[in-house]
Amino acid sequence: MSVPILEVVDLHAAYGRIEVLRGVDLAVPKGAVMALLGPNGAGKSTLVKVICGQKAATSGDIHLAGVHLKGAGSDDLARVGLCTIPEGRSVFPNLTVEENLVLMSYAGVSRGAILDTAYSYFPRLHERRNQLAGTMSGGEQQMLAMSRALASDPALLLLDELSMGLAPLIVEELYETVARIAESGVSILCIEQFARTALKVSDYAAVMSGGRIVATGEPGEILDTMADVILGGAA
Ligand SMILES: Nc1ncnc2c1ncn2[C@@H]1O[C@H](COP(=O)(O)OP(=O)(O)OP(=O)(O)O)[C@@H](O)[C@H]1O
Repeated sequence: MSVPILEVVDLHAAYGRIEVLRGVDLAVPKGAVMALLGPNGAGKSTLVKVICGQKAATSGDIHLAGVHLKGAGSDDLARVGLCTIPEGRSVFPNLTVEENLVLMSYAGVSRGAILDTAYSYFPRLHERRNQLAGTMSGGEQQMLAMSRALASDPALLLLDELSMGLAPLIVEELYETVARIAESGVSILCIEQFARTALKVSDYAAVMSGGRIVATGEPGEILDTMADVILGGAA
């Protein structure tokens, strides 16, 4: 593996007295797509929340491009290039597609550059640029959420259940775009219940179970050795 963009070391976190992250060690190589897989309740979403500063860790360390992140505020995280699309997406339903996008120009990137990037990855957003975001399909809203995230020119994109509530065909299409985004140099960590779909576009996979990373490796290797753990639900 090349130099990690994200490094998580012996991370612990709890809800009340129940420890949910029990010593997570994870390295996401720079420029790679890594799938984070594992059964329900393994702690995947909690790990993302701690990385994004939405939940405090009890102990351990997180580094992004060598910068210590633990306890950093959302502005600090954006400055070092961490961007997340939370489970459930995040678009303004009463604004049009284009208004949702240009709102991101506060991040210092020009309005034109934001629109060019969004429409080149997702031509459908261009066709629907004047439509209210709340009236678009789930897949189109996910495209918009991804475009909004790309507007901040992230070093690492965290995707939590991109496929939530979407039909398999649109999920395939979104993951093809994830692969193209990665080719542009953005590192990506994606949590996904459709393990096979995520593995198709991933360079590496990590498997989480019981609050720990129990395996990491290349997709084929993980499918061969961890199928019972990662294909327990949807495939
Ligand atoms: N706000 C909360 N309060 C108490 N317990 C929680 C809370 N959020 C999550 N948990 C518990 O923490 C454990 C890990 O949950 P988490 O959502 O991180 O797992 P996950 O691997 O993302 O699962 P899923 O794939 O089902 O989303 C579970 O046992 C869950 O019930």
